[in-house]
Amino acid sequence: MGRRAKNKQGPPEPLEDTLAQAGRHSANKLGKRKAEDAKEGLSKRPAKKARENKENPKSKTLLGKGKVSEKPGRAPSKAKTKRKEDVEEEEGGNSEGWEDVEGDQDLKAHARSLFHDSDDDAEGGFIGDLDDLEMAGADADDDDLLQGPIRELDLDSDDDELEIAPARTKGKKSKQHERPAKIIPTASDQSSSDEEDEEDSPVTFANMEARSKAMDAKATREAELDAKEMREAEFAGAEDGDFADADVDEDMDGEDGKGEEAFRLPSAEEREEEKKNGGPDVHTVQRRMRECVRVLGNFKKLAAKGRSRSEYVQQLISDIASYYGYNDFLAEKLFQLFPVAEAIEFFEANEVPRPVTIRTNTLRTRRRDLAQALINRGVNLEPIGKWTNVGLQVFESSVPIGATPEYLAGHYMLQAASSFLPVIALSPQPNERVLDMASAPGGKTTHMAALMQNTGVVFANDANKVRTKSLTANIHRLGCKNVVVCSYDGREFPKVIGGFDRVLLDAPCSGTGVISKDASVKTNKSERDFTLLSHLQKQLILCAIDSVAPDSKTGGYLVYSTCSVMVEENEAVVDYALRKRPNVTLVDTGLEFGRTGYTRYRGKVFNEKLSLTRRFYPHVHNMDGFFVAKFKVERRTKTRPGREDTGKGSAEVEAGEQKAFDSDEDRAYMDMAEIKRKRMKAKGLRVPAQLKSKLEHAPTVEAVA
Ligand SMILES: C[S@@+](CC[C@H](N)C(=O)[O-])C[C@H]1O[C@@H](n2cnc3c(N)ncnc32)[C@H](O)[C@@H]1O
Repeated sequence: MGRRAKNKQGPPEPLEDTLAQAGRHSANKLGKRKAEDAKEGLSKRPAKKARENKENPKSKTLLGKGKVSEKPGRAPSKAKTKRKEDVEEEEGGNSEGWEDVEGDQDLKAHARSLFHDSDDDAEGGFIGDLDDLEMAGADADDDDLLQGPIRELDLDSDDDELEIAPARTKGKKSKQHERPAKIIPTASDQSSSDEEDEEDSPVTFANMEARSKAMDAKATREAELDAKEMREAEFAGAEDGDFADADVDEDMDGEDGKGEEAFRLPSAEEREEEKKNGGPDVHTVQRRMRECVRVLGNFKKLAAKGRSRSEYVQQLISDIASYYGYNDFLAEKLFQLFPVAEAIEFFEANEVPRPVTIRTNTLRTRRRDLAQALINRGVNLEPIGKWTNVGLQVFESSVPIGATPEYLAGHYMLQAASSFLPVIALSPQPNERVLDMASAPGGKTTHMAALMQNTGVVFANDANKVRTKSLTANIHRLGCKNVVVCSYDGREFPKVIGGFDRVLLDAPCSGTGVISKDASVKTNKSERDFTLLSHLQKQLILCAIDSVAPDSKTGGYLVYSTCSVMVEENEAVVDYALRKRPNVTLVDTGLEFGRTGYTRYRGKVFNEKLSLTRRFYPHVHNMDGFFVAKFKVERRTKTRPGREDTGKGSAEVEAGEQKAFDSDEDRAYMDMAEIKRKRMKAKGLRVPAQLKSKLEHAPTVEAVA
């Protein structure tokens, strides 16, 4: 089903409606795909899988009709733990990606287990610290946030750059030897009848580009095929509803269902009892999830008499939380973002590592030269896709990709594909003055420096001084000569310095887009974290806007990005900025793919221009969850006296007049004294007694990226 959901984001609906919508999808088909995943050990291009599934209708899966056996549970978490240990962190960056090279068995076990039954009890969920948070007046509601400034945030965050020395691979089979999915199939301009034959031939430098295009084209065709199948299936379902009935019969009567009792949703009491007894076994959870998805897909017809939709939803969320190891709060929050069956795809995608990608540093080399050099060292790679001319996706390597001579010489950056996107959107030009407001460890800074061909100046700022060390190291390694590193709280801009042609705010965030890299997010985020982060992001975005020179001859742009999929950290922040700064407008990001941002979400209505923002998802684009918005900043103008900010997006303003900002509301976000107090504390300076009481109640939030 995930493929069907691709490119098809409707406005999110209330949960009930969402579930009704899911009814149009076939749960068992989703399951079949999973079975194939499991069989193959690693994700392949999704569109291809759809075909394989068709050819192998007997696949056995959790969400499909399927007897499940083999190793169950959460092998994924095991695999991840092992990988984390295996890789070495370099220059303060995060370990990621090349951990795949080892632990082949773990990953295969994980893939097998995703939708297969087992009697092996699951490994426990991830353990993470719940931050001790306190913020006077903090509430999920936007307006309540304005009651007071955020007190204190732990500014440490993980990186989306993959600054690692990959696992030693010699003599070991890479987990990636089963070629992972290409990133975002976007091209549709190439078609070759013999491409199937060519697919098995080795990738060489000579055929690399052509192969990549052919794969993109093929994936697009397959996605179209899937979409067609989906439409047909929906049509068939709408016609007589037999689709779902057939599943029921097969489930209960077919060979897969032999010996299984008919499914019955437990009552609230039974669930309580189950919890008391240590929770259900994995087999039960798997089966229940499969059944709940199926019933919610055609509720009217399949629901047991007297049972409500919300009972099924609650059961499903609770099972998702236990099966994938999330806390209930986050499981529900993420679940709400998607139609039911697609939500499962999202959770599944978080269990699989994203492709390893590198960015060519054009200050030192050209992509073709780099590719050739790495191919000569036994690295199997391809260009990422049409949308970037500097990215390479690494499929397999017999050498550690974070320690090759080319790496050490700064010819490339190990960098997640998603983190190319904000820089592409910002598009800094030679000779400009650019601010990277939250820049460590510098993946995007160094990318910008390269696009500017080492001219002009990039101010690379990060509030976390420790992290600026890895930033500086990367700047040196990659030969960037136009970068100034500084360490201020972003909220001190533009007082520190302003008037930039372009500003990038790659904001500290919850990291809900990078759960496959950092599983601790599954359990260490609470409602309050999102409130606090959203609050900080709102403060930062106003400062970022005010740091842009509206009169810039070449620019006047701000890009806001996060590696979070949460609406509070994305659309809500952008909408807030539009309301508070009527001199800014959203413009097209220039990115060729990505789903459009929400203009409505669970009762909230955002500025309709939010449709210009872009969302990226692991299960759709095979890259980290990411959000990108681009603003054009104009000169400030003033509303006529008496004209009110409507609160519905940018207020109407009259050219030539100075806009009076809503200073009361801004004050809460822009309390510089408070920011200074926090800085003093962070630097270990003595805070005057009268300020202490405030700080003692300061909350902390762990922000990752
Ligand atoms: C998403 S990461 C940045 C990744 C970086 N842009 C890159 O591409 O390598 C977010 C960064 O924001 C920093 N940060 C957190 N709070 C900040 C603040 N108030 N002002 C400036 N930087 C902050 C964190 O230290 C972290 O390095």
